Amino acid sequence: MPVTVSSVLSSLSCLAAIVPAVSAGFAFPDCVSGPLANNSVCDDSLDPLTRAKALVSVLTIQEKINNTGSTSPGVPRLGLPAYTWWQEALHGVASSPGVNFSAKGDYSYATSFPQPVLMGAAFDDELIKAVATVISTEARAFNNDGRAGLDFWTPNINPFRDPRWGRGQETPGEDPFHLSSYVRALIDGLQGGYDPKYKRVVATCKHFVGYDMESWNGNIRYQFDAQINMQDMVEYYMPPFKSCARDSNVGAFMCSYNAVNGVPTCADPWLLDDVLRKHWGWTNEEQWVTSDCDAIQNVFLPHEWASTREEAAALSLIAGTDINCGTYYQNHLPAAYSQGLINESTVDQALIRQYSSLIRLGYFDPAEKQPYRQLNFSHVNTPEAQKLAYQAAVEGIVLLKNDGGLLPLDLRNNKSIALIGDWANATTQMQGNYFGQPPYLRSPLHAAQQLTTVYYATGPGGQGDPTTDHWLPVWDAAAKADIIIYVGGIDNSVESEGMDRHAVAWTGAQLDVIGQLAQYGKPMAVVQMGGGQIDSSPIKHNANISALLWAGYPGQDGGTAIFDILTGRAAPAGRLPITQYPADFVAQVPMTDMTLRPGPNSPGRTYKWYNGTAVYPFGYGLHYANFSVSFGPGDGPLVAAASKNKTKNTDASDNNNKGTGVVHIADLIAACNSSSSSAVSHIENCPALNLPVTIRNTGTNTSSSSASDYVALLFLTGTFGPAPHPARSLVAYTRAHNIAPGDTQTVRLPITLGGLARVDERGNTILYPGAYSLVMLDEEQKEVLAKTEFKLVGSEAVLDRWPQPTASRTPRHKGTGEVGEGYFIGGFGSGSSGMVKQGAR
Ligand SMILES: O=[N+]([O-])c1ccc(O[C@@H]2O[C@@H](CO)[C@H](O)[C@H]2O)cc1
Repeated sequence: MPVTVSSVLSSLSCLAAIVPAVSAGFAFPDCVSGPLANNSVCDDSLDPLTRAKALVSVLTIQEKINNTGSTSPGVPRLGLPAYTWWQEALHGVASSPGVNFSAKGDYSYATSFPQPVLMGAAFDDELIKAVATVISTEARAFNNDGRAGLDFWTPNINPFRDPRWGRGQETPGEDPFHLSSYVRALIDGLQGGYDPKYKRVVATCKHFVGYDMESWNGNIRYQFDAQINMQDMVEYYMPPFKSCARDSNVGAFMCSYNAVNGVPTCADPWLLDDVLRKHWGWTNEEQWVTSDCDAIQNVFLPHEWASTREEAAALSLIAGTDINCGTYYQNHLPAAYSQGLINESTVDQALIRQYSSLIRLGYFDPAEKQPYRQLNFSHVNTPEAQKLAYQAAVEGIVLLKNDGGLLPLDLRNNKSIALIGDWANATTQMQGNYFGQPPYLRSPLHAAQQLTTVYYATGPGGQGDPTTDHWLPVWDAAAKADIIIYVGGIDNSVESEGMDRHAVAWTGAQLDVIGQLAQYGKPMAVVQMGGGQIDSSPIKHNANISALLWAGYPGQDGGTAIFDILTGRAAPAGRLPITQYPADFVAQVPMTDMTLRPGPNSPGRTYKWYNGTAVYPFGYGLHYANFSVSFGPGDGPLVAAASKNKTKNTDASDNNNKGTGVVHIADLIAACNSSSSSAVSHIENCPALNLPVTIRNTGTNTSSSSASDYVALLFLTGTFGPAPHPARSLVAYTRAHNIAPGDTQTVRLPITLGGLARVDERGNTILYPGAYSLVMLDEEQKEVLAKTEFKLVGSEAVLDRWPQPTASRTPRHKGTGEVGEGYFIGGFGSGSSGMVKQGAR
């Protein structure tokens, strides 16, 4: 039956009634005896696309538009159940509109892992895959009990560009190679492989792209127009998303609140179609894009990209935003349709993508045919999951200072501890944000009390409490104890969603307390908490404070992990995944400046480009043991290509930099082409060199003789491509486990062709002739421990030609003067879409 304008308009009036509030439960369609039983969507011998098309073909336009929001009512007349698309699982199944924890008993908790920034510090992709596998297992158990959907809006994979960012804690760190590798492992665990018959869950890479500022100096995320040049875009902002789309086959993307170079990302066909779908080959119709929550509304206001609400909805849908988090599509697409701004096939495409993804999750299939329908609460927070949450915290914690070998602490003879600070008895704080209900939260105080006598006192109180009344117990505790441990720093009261920082220093009150504690002259350690770094120079340079740890947001067993490291039950081996800048960094560059390279108004950003002296650099992390490192002879296309030359070949075993190989770029590319397996989806991913690295635990001067992990970070330096050159770039990493004193372990580091390339000003990825060095630095990132060099000669080669944005980026509609709509004012709440209503004019 043809759809008439009046039928569409009449649907408008009933939308409010059709779209329910937050869905309180998930049901599966009845494919046995329900109205859809004879529709091909229920035929599991067909492919997902054919099945989804069959379902969509029997929906009316009203029914289609009703189901374009994050809370979709389904189609009651067809027995198609309601479905909530918005589930969160940043570091465990998390409280969010589609997730329903019970008050007690079964499903009242899920495993709560550390925040990603601490898991990033582990530099252990196998750990990340294991964590993600637990999360997807628990998510499935929740789904089987009707307590969650099957898609999760995680990971947050925007690089942590500026230390002030309130949500940097949600990311694995600042380095694009690290994030790209981490996210591959994560998606593998969440989805259950690259292209499984049944996905475990659908993951969602967010926020595409250029989103890394909440609210700073009057700039807010809903309105911000990030100015990003093509070089930084491709080199820095895009790689994690490329890894999601091209290399990991992620099921979903989320476009962001901000605009990029004038265009709101959710309405940008260049980003969502030219780059994401066409350039990265994310063409599978089982994959969809959702908007960030109410981001379509923001396309109208405050971005003023569209002249009407209908136009904002239409432009976004046409650009490729298939789901709208919120109700904006459901409210405004009917009028957009009746005004001829969209046609039905565009709505069909969005729905086909949604339903084929649910089909790939087994939503329409019989339970007995599926691997995940049998999971239940006995698979949630298992002893193995608990161990993994603990291990993830231990692996991430970074030892920043250990003068005189104070750590590991010697608690023999019943030495007592004064445990002081706002984090000393932290519980919920240890989870950061986007958390669920944990099974338990073991605080530092709890952990310390298992070990010895503890005198506990809270710290100066909050982040800026002017009173000092509650400082008295601090001195009392310090006077009584043998050892002083201060646990503080920052938390989500100063860094969070919607809140960036203005300072990256410790609060004055905390520094005053720490300084006075140091004057007791007792053995003293500080534990710095929080996701963003704070300038710890006053602690680093205080001779009376022997030790400093960074412990991020360590999750459900954080206190145990911290004290096991402090006392040597576990060995520290995490590395900083972000630069710890000096406090004056924030005066040197506005947060809104998106450039990476240094310039007249910026000292540069990240370890690659920052031209000042970091307090602690990216990659920094001490151990209790000492290690030596050496490279073995590498193999792979680079070595094969080098052997074509008469000159001395690449000799990766030479740590002292005597061996120099010369490689013709054309030979290298030919060798890559002939060696690449079908698993390599793009020449950038060709493993150009496999470098064996032998790591030896040479023992320890401390009382601890236990084994230790060691993170191998391989950096590329050299002069190739146009100046300026980055200080160094991470091109490979791995974590070796449990190396006993005197033992060695050899790991193999793959360096891809793309890892050797640089990006030009137009965003093209190019292999340049020049001098290349691969180096591993010591744990302070100062001295070179091992190095191998080679030269590339011949003509430069383009590995990836970047699609240039088109003229369509010129503003469509600016200057209505209408501003003020669309400001996020609360947390998850009870609005019609499951969100708190945003500030209305
Ligand atoms: O209205 N709310 O309740 C609300 C809550 C969270 C929120 O943040 C956005 O929602 C998350 C969806 O995954 C994105 O990561 C984040 O940018 C936006 C709005």
